Amino acid sequence: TGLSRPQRILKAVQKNATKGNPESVIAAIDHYCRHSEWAMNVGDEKGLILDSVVTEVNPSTALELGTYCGYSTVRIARLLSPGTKLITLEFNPDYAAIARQIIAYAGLQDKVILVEGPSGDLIPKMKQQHGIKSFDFVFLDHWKDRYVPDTKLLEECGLLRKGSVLLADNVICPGTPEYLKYVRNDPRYESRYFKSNLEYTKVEDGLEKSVFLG
Ligand SMILES: Cc1cc(C(=O)N2CCN(C)CC2)sc1-c1cc(O)c2nc[nH]c(=O)c2c1
Ligand SMILES: [Mg+2]
Repeated sequence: TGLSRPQRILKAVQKNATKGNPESVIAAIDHYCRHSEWAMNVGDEKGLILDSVVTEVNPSTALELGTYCGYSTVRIARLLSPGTKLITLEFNPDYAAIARQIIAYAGLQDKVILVEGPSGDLIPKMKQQHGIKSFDFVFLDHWKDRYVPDTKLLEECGLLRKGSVLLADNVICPGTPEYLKYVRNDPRYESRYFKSNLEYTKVEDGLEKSVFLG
């Protein structure tokens, strides 16, 4: 039945972006998803907020939950200092296969470790598999019902330290009410909401930035 949506996004990148140029890969995906077909990338508007938080944190270790086609992976990895790695977890193998190609097209494969599998199983392996002591930055963008359990798992595995920054997508649309309650009511977190719009639409959505106080 023809190409999948992620395959069509990859084709748009190969057609319209310049190899090794992350900005052109980001622009090609945004143009395609705004003018041809919507897709669940964090997008250009929320992407600017993501960029500003990543730049502010300047993480030595970063984790992304939910890769999809690798759009936010490219946004984050292009801003990392040399020698810094972004670990991104993706449950869906078809998404992971497209993401690998888009990340490579942007020339960022040496800064990204893409791991396929359920986040709940992979998070407890981070220390032993990737020599991670703790994460300076975590981008939550996978499945709304996993935001709270995976945050608790990161705490329990000792993967958060004083000052670790969690940034969560889609806290309004599709919405993560349980997660907002969790980080806003727990005194160990200092939370702030960045109001924006659902990617490529006028529907409200936003990002919640939560600093772990330890
Ligand atoms: C799949 C989907 C549909 C949405 C919506 O309201 N729609 C109405 C408006 N039309 C245009 C699009 C569709 S929002 C959304 C979505 C958006 C993300 O950023 C996501 N990020 C991570 N994981 C997700 O499952 C995820 C889902
Ligand atoms: Mg999202």
